[in-house]
Amino acid sequence: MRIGFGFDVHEVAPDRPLVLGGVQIPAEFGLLGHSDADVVLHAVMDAMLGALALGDIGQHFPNTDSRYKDADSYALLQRVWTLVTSQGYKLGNLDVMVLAEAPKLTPHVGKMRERIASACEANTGQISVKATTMETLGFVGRREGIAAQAVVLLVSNVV
Ligand SMILES: Nc1ccn([C@@H]2O[C@H](COP(=O)(O)O)[C@@H](O)[C@H]2O)c(=O)n1
Ligand SMILES: C[C@@]1(CO)OP(=O)(O)OP(=O)(O)OC[C@H]1O
Repeated sequence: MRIGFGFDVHEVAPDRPLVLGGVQIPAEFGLLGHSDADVVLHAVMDAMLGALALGDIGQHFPNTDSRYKDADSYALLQRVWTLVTSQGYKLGNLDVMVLAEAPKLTPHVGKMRERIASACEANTGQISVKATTMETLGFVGRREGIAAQAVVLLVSNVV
């Protein structure tokens, strides 16, 4: 078994879509990034890469590479998952915490879990997505950014 941890932050910006966990969320703002800035999937990918000591997403998908301009992070997660399975691992479980003052994310959590489960050949019972505000404190509390943390357990296919 291998455990991994991921963390990411993106700045809030008007006139950008808000994509979290592979789901487009209705909101009056989105997140700035070279890619679609899906902070949830970025934390998830870093947790998976970390679990197998395979570097981080910036090494796999550099933000200086025009191929990743406005990239769909869900497609990047599919590529990371291919890498994980090629190393002989499957998902044990994944737990994500999203730090966002707004919008209310609970109504969208089910869809995020389904999307992530689908990318990782898992069922939704293996995927947890939770949200918290920062009670108006700090950059998240001031609605300047959204952050996400993820922890993943990968299980070897070899018995
Ligand atoms: N963006 C968010 C943040 C929180 N929630 C839900 O509200 C609950 C209370 O949040 P606190 O920060 O006051 O602890 C939290 O447990 C989530 O269920 C949310 O949906 N979207
Ligand atoms: C996936 C990438 C690709 O540019 O997305 P970005 O939007 O730049 O996001 P960040 O989390 O700063 O770095 C990861 C990058 O590899």
